Order: sequence, then C-alpha cells, then structure tokens
Amino acid sequence: MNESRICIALDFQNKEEVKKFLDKFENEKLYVKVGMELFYGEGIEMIKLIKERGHKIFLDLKLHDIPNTVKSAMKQLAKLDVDMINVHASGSVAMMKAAIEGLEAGKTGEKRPLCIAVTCLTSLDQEVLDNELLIHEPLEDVVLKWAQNAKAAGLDGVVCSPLESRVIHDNLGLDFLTVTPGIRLASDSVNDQKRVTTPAMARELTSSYIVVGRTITNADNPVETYKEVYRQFQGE
Ligand SMILES: O=c1ccn([C@@H]2O[C@H](COP(=O)(O)O)[C@@H](O)[C@H]2O)c(=O)[nH]1
Repeated sequence: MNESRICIALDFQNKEEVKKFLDKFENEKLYVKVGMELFYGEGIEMIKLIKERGHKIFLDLKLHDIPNTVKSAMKQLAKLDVDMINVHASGSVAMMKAAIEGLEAGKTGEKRPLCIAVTCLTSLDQEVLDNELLIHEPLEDVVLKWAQNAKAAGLDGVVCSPLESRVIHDNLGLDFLTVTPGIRLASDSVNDQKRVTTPAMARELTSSYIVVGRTITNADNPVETYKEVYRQFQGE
C-alpha cells in the first residue's frame, strides 16, 4: 500500500500508547505526525523509536518566535533528521527564511527536512478571524497570502484545510505542498475542527497530503479505518 500521502497524527500521551498503536500495523511503513503532546512528553527518544521502525515523520511543533530564536531552534531540530517540520506563517517572511537557514545549518545529510508553514488553523473560521483576531479579509485570501509569503521565504508548502488547497495550487503550482488536517469520515464527529472534508473530497480538492488523527487513532479498528481513508484518498 502506498501510504506516504496519509499522515497519521500520533496524538498520544506516551511511548507505550504509541507502540501499542503502531504494533497493530505490523510491517506497514507509515507516515506519522509527532505533535506537541507526544514530543513534550517523550522527546527525542520517541523520534528515534519511530525512525528505527522505518516510519516517516512529520514533526509538528509549529515554531513561532523571533527569527533568531527560530533559526537556532531549527538548527537543533534538523539533527533529528525528520522528514517534515513546520512553523507558523504568521511569524513573518523573515522568520520563515530564518527557519530554512537553521535547517540548512543543522542538517545531517544532503537534504534538509521539508519545511511547511501553518496558515489559518483548521479549528478557525471566518467568525474567529473577524471577531477575535480582527482579521477582516476573507479567510481564503488570508490563507493564500500566507502561502505566498511561505513560498517567497523558500518553504516547501503549507498546512491549510483541503478547502483552500485548490486555490493555493492554482496560484503557486502543484509542487507547492498542501498538507491538510481537518479530515473526517462522513460518520465522524468534527470535534474541535471547523474546516473539514472527507478524504475523498480532499483528493478532489488536490490536497498533497492529508493529516488524520482521531478518525484513525480512536477507531475500534484503526487498521481498517486507515485502509478506508486510503481507499477514499486514492479514489478507489
Ligand atoms: O491547522 C491545523 C494544524 C495542525 N493540526 C493538527 O492535525 C491533527 C488533526 O487531528 P484530528 O484528530 O484529525 O483532528 C492534530 O494533531 C492537530 O494538532 C490541525 O488539526 N489543524
């Protein structure tokens, strides 16, 4: 099975839970996402364990600070040799350029990890932009502008919802990655997400990668649910 465009969010508390989950997939090579919950709990050892098992890793720490701090942090994180890493686009073009400089300075081999920028979190909608963040532009325009900034800074793509994937690809090209959380099967609860689609819709809307957490990790049968997500995203 070609799993590489489906990224499973390993939002677990500790390595025992992760091992139990990964064991269900036996010899399947996965693309997994390690976020704040797991990395703050288990740290670098968790990354090593997942890599030893041969899985690809998106390290989702969403860096957001002044350029100098982000550059130094990325130099350290580059040593972990993960496949993908990220920052917040709202940190500015200067901050995103600094992230790339840090990754280049710290990389262990020829290639640095892919670096992508979070645009508007998939838990936000127009109402939050307008009333809490005082951003009065249409959400899609904000996402596109921040994606343009990310590309100008030399990043490889963005995190957005599948709903903005097509406008980004139309404007910035298909090679510019859209990594899209906010994925739910039709029968799922949306939980705290606001901008969601099914895997089938994400495929139609040109998502480069989909990020899937609770739909798979909370399923009665995570392997079967993963296969269902895979079938939909492949258009089978
Ligand atoms: O805009 C964003 C950025 C990151 N995420 C992360 O993706 C997963 C989604 O989990 P679900 O359980 O499928 O909702 C989670 O780890 C988030 O931190 C996001 O949802 N939206």
